[in-house]
Amino acid sequence: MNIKILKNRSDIGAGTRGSDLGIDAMEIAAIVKGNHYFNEFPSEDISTHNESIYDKDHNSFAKRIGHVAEQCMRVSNAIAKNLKADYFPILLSGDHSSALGTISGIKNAFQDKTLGVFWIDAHADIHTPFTSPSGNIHGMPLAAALGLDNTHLQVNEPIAETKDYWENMKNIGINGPKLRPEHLLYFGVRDTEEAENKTIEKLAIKNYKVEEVRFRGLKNCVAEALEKLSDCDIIYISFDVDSMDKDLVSDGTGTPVSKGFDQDEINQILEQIVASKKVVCLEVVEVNPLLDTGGNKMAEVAFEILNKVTEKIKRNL
Ligand SMILES: NC(=[NH2+])NCCC[C@H](N)C(=O)O
Repeated sequence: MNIKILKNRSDIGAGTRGSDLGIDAMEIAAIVKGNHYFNEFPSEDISTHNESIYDKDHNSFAKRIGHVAEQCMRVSNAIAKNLKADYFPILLSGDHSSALGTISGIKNAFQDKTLGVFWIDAHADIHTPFTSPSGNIHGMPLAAALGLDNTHLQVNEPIAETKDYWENMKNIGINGPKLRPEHLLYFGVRDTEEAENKTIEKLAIKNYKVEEVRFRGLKNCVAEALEKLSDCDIIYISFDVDSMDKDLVSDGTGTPVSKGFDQDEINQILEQIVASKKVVCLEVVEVNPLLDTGGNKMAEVAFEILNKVTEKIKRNL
C-alpha cells in the first residue's frame, strides 16, 4: 500500500474565505523548510466550485448547499477510488464540510466494514440546516454522516431546495447513515451551541476534552478511545487545526478557539491512533493563511504535524 496526497482546495462550506489556500500554504511551509514531502508522494487535485461564492444563494440555512453537496460527492468519489486502488489517502482540505465526502467515500469502498471516527476539533460540526446558527455547512458534516435532521431542535425554516439537497448529502457514497454515534469520538471539542449539546448528550457521544486529556493522561485517554472502537474494523482521523489553542499555536483558521491542544499533544494523539493499525485515511482541514496574524504559522505547524504522522503511517503500511 502507498500513500497518496489528495488536495481538495474548497472553502465554500465556511463563512470566511481562504481555507482553500491552506493546502498551498502547507506546501509552501514544506518548501521553506527544504522538505520534499510534496514531491515524495503521488498526488491528485480534486476540482472545486469556489467560483460559486459569487452566485446568489437562497439557501440561507445551508449556504451554497448545492455546490457543497457536489463537492462532497467529488471528495467521496476520489476517496473511494483511491482506497479501492489500495492507496492510503491523506486528504488536505479547505473547510471541514469535506469530511462528509471523506466518510462517504470510505464507506463506499468498505461497505461491509465498521467505521470508527476520531474527530479532533474545537467544534462538534453536528448541526443541520434546521439548527445551524450560521448556515455554514462546515458546521454540519457529522450530522449528515450520522443521518440526522434534528427537527425536534429546529430553530430555522429551511426552504424546500435546502431540504432536498440535505437529503442528497445524507446519501452520498452509500444510502443512509455511514457511522454509528458510539463509533464517533471527539477530541478537544469546546465551542458548541445548545442544539449540538443536546444531540451529543442524547446520542452519548464521548468528547475527550482538553482538560480531561491533561488530567487523566493523554495515553490513557487515547487507549480508552481505541478500546471504545474495538468493534470497528477501520478508522478515519479528521484533524481540524482549530482543535489547537489559538493563543498558543495560531489563529490562522476560520473559527479559532482558545484553550485547545498544543502541537505536541496533537502529535502524540495522532501517533497513538495510527499505531492501532486500523487507520485507513487521514484528513487535515481549516488552515487559513489569510487569517493568520503570525505569518504562515498555522500552515507551518500543520505541516510539521502532517510530516510527523506520515512517517508513522509509512512505517505501518
Ligand atoms: N468546521 C468548523 N470550523 N466549524 C465551525 C462551526 C461553528 C458553528 N458551530 C457553526 O455551525 O457555525
